[in-house]
Amino acid sequence: MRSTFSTFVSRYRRYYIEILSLLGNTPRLIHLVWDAAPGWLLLRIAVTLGAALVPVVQLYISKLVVDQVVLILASDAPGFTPSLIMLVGVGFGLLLVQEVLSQLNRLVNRILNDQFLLHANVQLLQQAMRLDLAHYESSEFHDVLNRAQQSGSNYPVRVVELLARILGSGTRLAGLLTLLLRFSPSVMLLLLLSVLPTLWVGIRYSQRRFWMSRRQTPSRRLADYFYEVLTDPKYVKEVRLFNLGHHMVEQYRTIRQEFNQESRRLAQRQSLAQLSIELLGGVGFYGAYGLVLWQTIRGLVTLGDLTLYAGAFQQAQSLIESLLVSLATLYEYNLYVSQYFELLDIAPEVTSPPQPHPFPQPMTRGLQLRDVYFTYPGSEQPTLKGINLTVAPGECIALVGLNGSGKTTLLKLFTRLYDIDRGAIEIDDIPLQQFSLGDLRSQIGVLFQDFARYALDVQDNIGFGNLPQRDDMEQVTQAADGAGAIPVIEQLEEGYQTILGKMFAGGVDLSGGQWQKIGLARAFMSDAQILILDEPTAAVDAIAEHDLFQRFRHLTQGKMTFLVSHRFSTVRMADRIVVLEQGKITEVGTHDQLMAQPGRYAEMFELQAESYLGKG
Ligand SMILES: Nc1ncnc2c1ncn2[C@@H]1O[C@H](COP(=O)(O)OP(=O)(O)OP(=O)(O)O)[C@@H](O)[C@H]1O
Repeated sequence: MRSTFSTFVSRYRRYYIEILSLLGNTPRLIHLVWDAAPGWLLLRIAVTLGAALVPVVQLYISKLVVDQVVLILASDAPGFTPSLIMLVGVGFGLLLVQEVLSQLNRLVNRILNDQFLLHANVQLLQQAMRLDLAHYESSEFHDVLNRAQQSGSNYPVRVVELLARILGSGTRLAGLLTLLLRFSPSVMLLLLLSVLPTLWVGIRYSQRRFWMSRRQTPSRRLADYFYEVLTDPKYVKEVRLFNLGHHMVEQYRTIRQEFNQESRRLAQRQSLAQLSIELLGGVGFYGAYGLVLWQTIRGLVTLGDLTLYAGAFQQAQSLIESLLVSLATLYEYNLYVSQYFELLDIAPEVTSPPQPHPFPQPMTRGLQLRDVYFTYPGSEQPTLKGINLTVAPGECIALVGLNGSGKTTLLKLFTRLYDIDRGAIEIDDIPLQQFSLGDLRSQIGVLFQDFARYALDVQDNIGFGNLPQRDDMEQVTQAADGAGAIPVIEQLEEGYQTILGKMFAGGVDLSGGQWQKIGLARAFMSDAQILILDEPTAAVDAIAEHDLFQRFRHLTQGKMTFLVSHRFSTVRMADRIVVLEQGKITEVGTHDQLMAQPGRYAEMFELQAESYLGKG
């Protein structure tokens, strides 16, 4: 018995704490609304309070009217009295005020919601921007992001609307209860008790719905993924050629059908529970009503009072009920809003120091890597193991190695897309972590293997490499020229203003090699001291590669350049070649030095040369 009791207590204590902690998001949310539109928030509160009090005053006026009519009927010469006319006039005035307030409420609500939604979404985007690359590579983070996107897009606004409704109903209820208190506190208690179960059922089912939706996140993301594959132009060709459409639609349908069934079962159970408590509420209301009727018949209250109390009971009962439903819904929405804050609360690990060191202009000693170790989050084994390397300013280094040997990973560390586990990466003897991220990254021009293809115009696609200079057409053209992209741009009807990709109206798609030239131009756009080119010529034709090769020295002059390539014709352009094998540097030297020794480089070079020449 004792243990049953303590289980009961601990269970409900848990709910109580949960409710409190989740309603705890409400002040934070109000703070967010205040940040978004303080003036509109204040106006919304004022209008809500005004609109809530008018019906209470109206009810009281109708009581006065009835009492006046009873008096007039009892008089010798029944007719309109000035006080009756005045009361009717006030009633009419209140009606007008109510109309104005209700329209104003709608207007202010819309404006406040729009402003707040924008603010909440911008907060979410800014947070998404601050987070580390590592976050984007974890599926747990994508679950959080997906839930935050779903919750963040409308739940914060819904909570604010609900709070306004609760404020309005609460104020109106307080007014009505003040009127009712004059009658009988025990009737009020009866009223309250009859509606309390509504809150209990509401909260119970809110919780169930929320946990159901949260549990469904991974499957929902999978269903969304099938949806995306079936509708995204990137996949259209393969989906048709491999005949994947039917299979994927079925997968999508199965997942969503399971969701629907779960949701239906829950809704059925809630309806049954709701029906029972509605009946209980009805009993409470008619009990209170009967009590007032009995008192009126006994002459204890006036006919006006009967009108007042009957109206006040009815209004109070439905208000309490809707207030409790609103509270339960507030709890549910708060659960969703907590998912929005869950994303906002993730702290990035790769951050700028509080007092950053200015980046050396120009670098004098260059880049040093000392015994660098790096392990990808979630991996057991380090990808880079004890890397030591010194690179002088203006030097061009080619990184070569088999697939997966760690070349791209090393480049990601220079830009602090990840932080190292052990060792140090320094520029002029200053650790990378001591520069501000913005300063460091503005000093590095990059072209990654999987470079972005923005569905925007050519000017943006190149200018994004140096945003402040985006409108400097001379610099944009120079960068395009460096990358050999001028002929590509000249054949486009709108030149630099041509939208690339097929996502927007008038967009023109480019070939893989043409896109790569645009990406390369973006890397050349920056006046950074370090240039990182990961497979810059993988997709370009032999003539374009040769052309780039001719101008490469000039283009990278004075810049510390890192070049990753599997094409040895490109690799040869470097001052020094670094060979990586399974996360370790195994050879370093010029092309001639490495060819003179029987190592991995000479082996790979000869294999490629033989295959070109058709030997072997
Ligand atoms: N985001 C990641 N999370 C976990 N492991 C990763 C991640 N990216 C790469 N790896 C692993 O790190 C190793 C090195 O990858 P990296 O991309 O640096 O190789 P690479 O030398 O550039 O290869 P390639 O020549 O194919 O481009 C690989 O084993 C790869 O599986």
